[in-house]
Amino acid sequence: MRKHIYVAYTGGTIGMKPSSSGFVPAAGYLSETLLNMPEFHRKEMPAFTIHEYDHLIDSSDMSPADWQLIADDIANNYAAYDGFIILHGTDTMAYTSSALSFMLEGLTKPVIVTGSQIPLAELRSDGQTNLLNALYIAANYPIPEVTLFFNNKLYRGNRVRKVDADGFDAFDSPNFPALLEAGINIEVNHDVVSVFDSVINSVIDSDVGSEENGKKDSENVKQADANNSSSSSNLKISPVTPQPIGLVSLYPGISADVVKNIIQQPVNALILLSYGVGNAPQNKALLAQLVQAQENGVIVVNCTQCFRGTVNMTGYANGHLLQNTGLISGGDMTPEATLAKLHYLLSKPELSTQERRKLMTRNLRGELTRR
Ligand SMILES: NC(=O)C[C@H](N)C(=O)O
Repeated sequence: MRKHIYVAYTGGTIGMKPSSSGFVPAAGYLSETLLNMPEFHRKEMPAFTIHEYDHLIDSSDMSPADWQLIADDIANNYAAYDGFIILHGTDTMAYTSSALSFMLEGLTKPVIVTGSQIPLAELRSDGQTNLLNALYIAANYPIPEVTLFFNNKLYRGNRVRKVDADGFDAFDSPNFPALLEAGINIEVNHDVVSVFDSVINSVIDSDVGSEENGKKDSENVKQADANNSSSSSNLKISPVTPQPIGLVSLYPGISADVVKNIIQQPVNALILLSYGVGNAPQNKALLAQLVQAQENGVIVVNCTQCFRGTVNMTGYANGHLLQNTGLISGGDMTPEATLAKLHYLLSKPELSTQERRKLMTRNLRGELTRR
């Protein structure tokens, strides 16, 4: 039977129109453009239904309320469609794909986020290839997790970063291989396509505080795989609410006062973008601020400001000093995934700070493979 894919258009360049102040999203424009593109209606293509959101936005206007809107929209239409495509602006696409990966638990159908750098209706648009391939892949190579398709590659949604402001190869997944490449042949990377659904529930219910975390995580993944082989829907949505999270990138000469100001109430978490494998200056006042923040209940996560690689605070004396403040290693998580994961965990009122800290170091959705 012909598959039927649900396409949610949230805004972003792909459906934008030129205006006197630059490109803007325009209601009805994307659907109208697609109607006049015969390749989307060929018999090899799946059927699709487009739902344009009432308020189309440039993705720089995205907020956690919009992540929630998208997650709820998927949940409300989950039973009726074979897969989901979220058309989204590229600027904050990596944040949304990360957030959705945590919010949607127990996926058995693909959710692909995509968009373009040039509007679909313009000459030389990359929107046509991105959307056409995303539809085709959702129907024929359904990988049941939140992914991002761009420039012929399908990535895990919580491993991506926008890496080019104006090139077509706008996304990369620095610490995890692409799940699929669409060349002359469509090649699925079976070695890395695995499913992490349902893991979080088991982790939260039974695993916080356990010393046998590694073993239990792998049991949970096996359980998730078993769940996944059945077509029954186990989809659960975890709501997220906006969270005051500080994000600071270290730079030579940064003063303790800068950090102090960033961690003032009501900030409940801080992502520290440190140097290299997780190093910071031996600045006593700065380190004391980090200790103080954590005593005040702020969750501090150390991510590297390098594009690629893993935080390892045992490599250098300077990293050790940072580790001694009690902060958490972000391992190989991207800052986008770290921010989304913090939103997800901080939005669960049943968790204590200690449990949230612990879960930050666990691989919940394939977002963290080296720590
Ligand atoms: N290429 C794009 O989609 C950029 C646009 N500003 C957006 O993120 O909505």
